[in-house]
Amino acid sequence: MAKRIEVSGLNVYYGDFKAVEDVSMTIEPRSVTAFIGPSGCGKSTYLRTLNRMHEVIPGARVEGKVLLDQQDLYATGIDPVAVRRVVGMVFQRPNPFPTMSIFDNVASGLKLNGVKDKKKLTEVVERSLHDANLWNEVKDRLDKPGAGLSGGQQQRLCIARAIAVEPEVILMDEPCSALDPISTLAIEDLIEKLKDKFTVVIVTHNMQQAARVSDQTAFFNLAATGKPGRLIEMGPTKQIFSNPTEKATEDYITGRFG
Ligand SMILES: Nc1ncnc2c1ncn2[C@@H]1O[C@H](COP(=O)(O)OP(=O)(O)OP(=O)(O)O)[C@@H](O)[C@H]1O
Repeated sequence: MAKRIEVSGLNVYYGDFKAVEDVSMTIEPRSVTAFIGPSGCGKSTYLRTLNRMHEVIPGARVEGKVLLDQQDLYATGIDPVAVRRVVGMVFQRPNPFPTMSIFDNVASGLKLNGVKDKKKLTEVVERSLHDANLWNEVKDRLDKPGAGLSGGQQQRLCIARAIAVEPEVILMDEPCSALDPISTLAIEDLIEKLKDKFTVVIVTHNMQQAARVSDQTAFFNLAATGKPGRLIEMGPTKQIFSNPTEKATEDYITGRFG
């Protein structure tokens, strides 16, 4: 489990509009990588290309390469659904299946994959809820709807659902932006734990969060509105926050713009 992602020369387009230009980077397994940068610089767009999720947007397309442990995710014959099983995603707003029970929310991916054995499902649901730091809060109400949980609990439920199918990589697009500070800290603790097993990539607007949870930070920027976003620099989080190479990075992290 946990794989290395190697991206080279990636451009992303929405129709004729080039949203992201010439990104190359390596994301190490069992680490947390944060993407930071001002609004509109293409962080979410780029993140979605790491599991081909952009393909659900009409007109969105990429050029370049994304390798997952040497396997080209865009090679002919690769099924995007299979890619998303290996590279899972957690979204900004918690999106549990609202009427489905807590148990079934976590089991949904396995059931889709054809697992019917109740004992196996119970095992995986319990383990995933433990790993998502949610077990103690829900163990007595697994048959109740997912929508009955707090926002922070719902987000941890979505993380449990994502890890139940044992992905290699977990992409998180601003996973705490809809949460209160206590729930945010719970998710941050969880992210720290997830990197024991998974490669984790998180988009965040919260500088402190990037500094707290990530090992590597990638700063994106765009020259002007309507221009494509670019990767400005990437490095160990401590270095990016204390001694960035580029002036634009320093200006952004010190709050001079963005
Ligand atoms: N579905 C879409 N169709 C067309 N253009 C899009 C679409 N989604 C994003 N864009 C454009 O692509 C560019 C990058 O957007 P994106 O959402 O990736 O930036 P971001 O850095 O994640 O921004 P934010 O921090 O505000 O979420 C923007 O110019 C945006 O308007």
